[in-house]
Amino acid sequence: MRRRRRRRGISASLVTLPFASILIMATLLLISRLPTRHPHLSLRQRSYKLAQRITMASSSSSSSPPSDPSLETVAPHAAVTGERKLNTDLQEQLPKPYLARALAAVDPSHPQGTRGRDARGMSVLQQHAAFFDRNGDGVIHPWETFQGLRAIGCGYPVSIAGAILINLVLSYPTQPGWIPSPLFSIHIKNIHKGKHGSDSEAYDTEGRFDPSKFDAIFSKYGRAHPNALTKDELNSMLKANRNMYDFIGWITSAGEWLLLYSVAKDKEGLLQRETVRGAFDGSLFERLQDSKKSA
Ligand code: HEM
Ligand SMILES: [Ca+2]
Repeated sequence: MRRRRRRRGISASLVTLPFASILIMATLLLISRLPTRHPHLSLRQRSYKLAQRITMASSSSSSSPPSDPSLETVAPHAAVTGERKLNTDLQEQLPKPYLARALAAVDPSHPQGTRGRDARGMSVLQQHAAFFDRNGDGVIHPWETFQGLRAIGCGYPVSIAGAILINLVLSYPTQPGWIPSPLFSIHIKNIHKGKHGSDSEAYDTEGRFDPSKFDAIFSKYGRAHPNALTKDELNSMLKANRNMYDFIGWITSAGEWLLLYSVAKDKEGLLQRETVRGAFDGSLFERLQDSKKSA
């Protein structure tokens, strides 16, 4: 009796085993044959891509909440997360939006950064500052800051005050050693050491450009227009970005953004996304200088 049952068990497993292995092999074959834009990827990478696509599809519609709560960007008990929105589809508009770019200020309309721009090996933050290095020696003296501010359309009072304040604040942190510069020079090589708090965080600590932080400026504060800030929206961003007791950061950020607004707002009083992107990589300064020259 027992022997017969054992024999039946063996014959059952003899039938199911090949069937199960055929099923596993067929599944693996199916996954490996799935249409993919990445034929060079291994089976494991393709399965990951498939899983990623499924996750993306479930979270792609910004109007409906994601089915996976771990992808939620709004916490019901944190009203501020509902007021300041994030773009949940950025990865579909720009490749690798989480990757801070060293050389180019990228966004969905400029996935390669400013067209025709030669970064000359400089970080995006170095490019921003380099416009003011009028003789190209890697160091910005106060009179160069003054000339740069004049070139982008600032009047005498703003250019004099700007040159004094910018060089006063940024000179010491960017010096190559501990001895202060008697001429208040700013060293572009070390400009990342001039970063302050209470900012947009679109420059990372090393002076790269973080596309997701840049996008958040407009998704959070561009209420009236998706790709521009009104003066009120700019002010609410400055207030919202304030870190606790970071008075230097508050003042510096306000100075940077209000100066940008005053020199580059459009006819409707809006600060356009493209203007801000140009300020980050410094291409805006060149454009302003050229238009001022031709005028
Ligand atoms: C010598 C001239 C300048 C130097 C050395 C300089 C340097 C810097 C540095 C180090 C930062 C990084 C701040 C941070 O992320 O913590 C920065 C950001 C910025 N700068 Fe300048 N800057 C100069 C001129 C200007 C001018 C003329 C404008 C406006 C017209 C401007 C507008 C901005 C803006 C909007 C930011 C972004 C701040 C943020 O992310 O919230 N800068 N600049
Ligand atoms: Ca110089």
